[in-house]
Parts: sequence; C-alpha cells; structure tokens
Amino acid sequence: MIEVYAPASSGNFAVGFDLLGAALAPVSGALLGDIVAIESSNSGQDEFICSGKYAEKLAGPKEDNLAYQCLVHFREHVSSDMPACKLELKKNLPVGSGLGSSACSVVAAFAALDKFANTNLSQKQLLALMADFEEKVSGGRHYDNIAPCYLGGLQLCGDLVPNNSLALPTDENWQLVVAYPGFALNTAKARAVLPKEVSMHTSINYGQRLSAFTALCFSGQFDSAIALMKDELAEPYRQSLIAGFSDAKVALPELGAEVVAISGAGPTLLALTKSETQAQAIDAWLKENYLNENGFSHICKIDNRGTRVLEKGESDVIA
Ligand SMILES: Nc1ncnc2c1ncn2[C@@H]1O[C@H](COP(=O)(O)OP(=O)(O)OP(=O)(O)O)[C@@H](O)[C@H]1O
Ligand SMILES: N[C@@H](CCO)C(=O)O
Repeated sequence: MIEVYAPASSGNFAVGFDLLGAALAPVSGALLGDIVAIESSNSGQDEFICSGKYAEKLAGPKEDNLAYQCLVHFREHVSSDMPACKLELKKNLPVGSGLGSSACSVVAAFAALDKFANTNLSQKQLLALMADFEEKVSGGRHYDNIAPCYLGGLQLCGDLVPNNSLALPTDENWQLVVAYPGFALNTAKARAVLPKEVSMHTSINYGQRLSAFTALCFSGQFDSAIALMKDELAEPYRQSLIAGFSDAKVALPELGAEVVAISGAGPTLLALTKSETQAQAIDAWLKENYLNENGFSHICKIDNRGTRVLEKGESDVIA
C-alpha cells in the first residue's frame, strides 16, 4: 500500500492574489492535510472509500468526490491499463476552509495514482491535471494551492510562469498562525464578490508589491518583503463574509502580528510573526476570539517538503 500526504496551503499569501501560495507544516510535527492510500483491489474493479474527520461533509455519491473524479479521469485519460485499485481518501481538512482543501485531495490523489501506475508524469503534466480540477471547483484557474501543496515551499505560480511554478526563498523565522473559524466559505462564492475589473492604479500597485516582494525574497531582505504583504484585490471585498476578521485585524498587530490576512478565499485567517512567543499569544487570542466549537488554530512553518509518500506509522499524528 502507498500512502501519499498532501499538506494544507495558504493561497494568495496576502501579496499575490491567485499567484502566490505557501505549504504549511504545524510546528507540533502533526500532519495538517489529506492522505490518499492506494493499493491493488482484490475485486478486480476500482474501489473508493472516503474516511477521516471531515468525510461526513463529502457523504454524497462518490461521483461528487474530487478524489474519485481524479481516479476516473486518470484511468480514462492517463493510464487505461493501470491495475484495478482501492483508493482511500482520508479527508483531514475541512471543506471550504481557505486551506486548499480541494487542492489537497486532488494533489494527493493524482500523486498517489502516478506512483501506483508508475506513469512518472512530469511536474508540468501533473500541475496541469491538478489545475484543471481546481478550475472546475472554484471557477478560476489558479495554482496557488496546488503548486505549494504539491511542491512545498512558497511558490510563485501561474500559466505564464516557467513550469507553472517558481519557488521563492523564505525566512526560517517566519511563524505562520492559521486559524480556521469553524464555518465554511465556498471559494466560488468568495470569488463572486470580487470586482470583474480593477483600475490601472490598483493593477500597478499589485504589480509593484508582488514583483518587489519576489525580488526582496531572492535577495534575503525578508523584513522589507513582509512590509509589502498587503491585499488590496480581495480582502476589502471578502472581509465582510468572515465574521470576526475585522476585529482580528485590529487586535493581532498589538500582539506582534506583522501581517494579518485572509488565507486563500477564507475564512481561515493567516497571521505572520517572527517570534515564537508572539505566535503563541496570537494563537491563544484566535482560539479565544475567532473560533467556534468546530474551529482550530495552528502555529505553522513553511512546509518545504510538499506532497510525499508517508513512512509506516507517519500518518498516526493528525493535527
Ligand atoms: N475531496 C474533496 N475535498 C474538498 N472538496 C471537495 C472534495 N470533493 C468534492 N468537493 C467539493 O468541492 C467544493 C470545494 O469547495 P471550495 O473550493 O470552496 O473548497 P476548498 O477547496 O476546501 O476551499 P479552499 O481552497 O478555500 O480551502 C465543495 O463543494 C465540496 O463539496
Ligand atoms: N486564490 C484563490 C484561491 C485561494 O485558495 C482565491 O483567493 O480565490
């Protein structure tokens, strides 16, 4: 049996709407992401199981589940002679979270299928397959969850980027606190509130911020880079969809947060600090003030490993 883990990710990373995303690893060492287990099927037919903490949110027909759709697509379009398999999605990330939940399932499923079938698809081929599915679900073609989820790190990604993704250097001191408030926000809905067009001024600001952020990361000037982490494209339109976000935006800088942003399309909040003590204070505030009984908050680092095959026993500790 092969078990493939795909980490949660934070799309946009404040300064790069649709073009920048970071893979996340809780400092506790626990896994925050979906797992796909795949093995040969004894029945001679493909089998699909969805288990895990958030499986009940995907309790409908298996045909509605993205991981099953990946299996069907892979057999039809990539490897028709792949042996019959039993594919289990362990759904450990909440749906509609802003943590790249659909990307996690799609990336883990395609990576597991590629390994099981020995198809050895290239990075470009795999990212293209994954982006097709992300586009179907969210209503926009963006790589800012699938690229970091698959490759790890902080990725600048898009159709115009060579191989669709470029890894940026990051500061080892970054502490990323991610708080999922416990309710879902559908990505397509959170995209529908955005303006269809933006002004020349806004476009130029966006280009300046993202290009300077990228250049500063490459020259190791991380403090100047994070000073540019501001989202003028999505946050102003989305914050009213996320109860508690505006209060957190005021409170968290007083606790040392250098950036407070919406993670992906929300409702997860992303806060960045360089101090472990401040990260703990931010995490505690969010647990007290931002979450309902279904929410969680984790202090994370950037996950530089991305999607990977788990060793035996490694899947035991789920965040
Ligand atoms: N395995 C799966 N994981 C996540 N969503 C799935 C899966 N299979 C089907 N879906 C459906 O895809 C849609 C995903 O919605 P959406 O893009 O808002 O969620 P998301 O990917 O979890 O969001 P985000 O990227 O912000 O974390 C939902 O309607 C959900 O029911
Ligand atoms: N970049 C996309 C998806 C992020 O998960 C958005 O903000 O709508």
